Amino acid sequence: MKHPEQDGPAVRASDLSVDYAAHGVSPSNRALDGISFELPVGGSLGVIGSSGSGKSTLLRVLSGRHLSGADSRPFVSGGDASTLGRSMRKVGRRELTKLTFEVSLLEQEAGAHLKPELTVTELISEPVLERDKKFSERALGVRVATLLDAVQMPLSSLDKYPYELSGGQRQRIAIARALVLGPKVFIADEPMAGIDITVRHTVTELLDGFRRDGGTVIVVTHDLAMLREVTDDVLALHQSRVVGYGPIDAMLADPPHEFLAALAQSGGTETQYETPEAVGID
Ligand SMILES: Nc1ncnc2c1ncn2[C@@H]1O[C@H](COP(=O)(O)OP(=O)(O)OP(=O)(O)O)[C@@H](O)[C@H]1O
Repeated sequence: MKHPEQDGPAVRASDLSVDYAAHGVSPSNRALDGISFELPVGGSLGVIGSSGSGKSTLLRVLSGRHLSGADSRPFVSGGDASTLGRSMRKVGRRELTKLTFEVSLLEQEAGAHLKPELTVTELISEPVLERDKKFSERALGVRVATLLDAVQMPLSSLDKYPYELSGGQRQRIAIARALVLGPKVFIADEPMAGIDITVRHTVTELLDGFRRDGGTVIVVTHDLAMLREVTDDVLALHQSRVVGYGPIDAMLADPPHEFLAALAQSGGTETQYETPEAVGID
């Protein structure tokens, strides 16, 4: 699963600082300040932190998405980060395209942002057809059905539209879509958001299988159970800086920062339930 040019860790940040440029009346803003960590191929890193601590910005930079997309993009202002051996400071256009296939980003509330005019089949197939219009219909059908099964959605949901699904079901479709290209690195912002306690094991099992196949995972989550189940190390951010790095239980047993002490006391966030307006699929 290694990139041919890559021999080191799957993801590395070395004294990484990231800023947002001044925009209109808004002054420039440092979102990440001196972040360092290493994540080996096949490893899993959790990222936690209070609101505005820089979690989403970190995911954007590590996935290379800061180099494309809308305005108001963050930029690397100090140090560097590399994913699959490519520097996030100076990756070229062609390499960036490859990277977007190899590094999948599940954005915050991805399930809520599915295109409403596409069916479940179309939503999961779209990234494959965007990459290769001539991809075998039969092979794609098998891939979509396999992923649907992996997120415990019945085949009867293939022709449904997002509005016919519950919030948690939409989130599971977003996860299936994020994995359809067979990425090497899966980066996810609150993947469990809205997912019912009775099906959350499908997500953890999917991530376990992904890692067994050599995939590398980075996940932002407030969910302590998920951190325990799927991560090796956790990076704790506070006000743009790292305030803790290591296995979650070791950090909570002896919190190196008041943010972590508060998390240890609260026991993490509560488990969420899929919305009650679920349209009888589970
Ligand atoms: N588009 C943007 N333009 C300017 N500043 C931004 C932009 N997006 C985020 N920031 C700033 O960067 C810092 C980090 O924000 P970020 O969204 O990465 O934090 P977060 O930890 O993901 O927060 P949350 O948990 O609320 O999603 C904050 O100070 C935020 O205001």
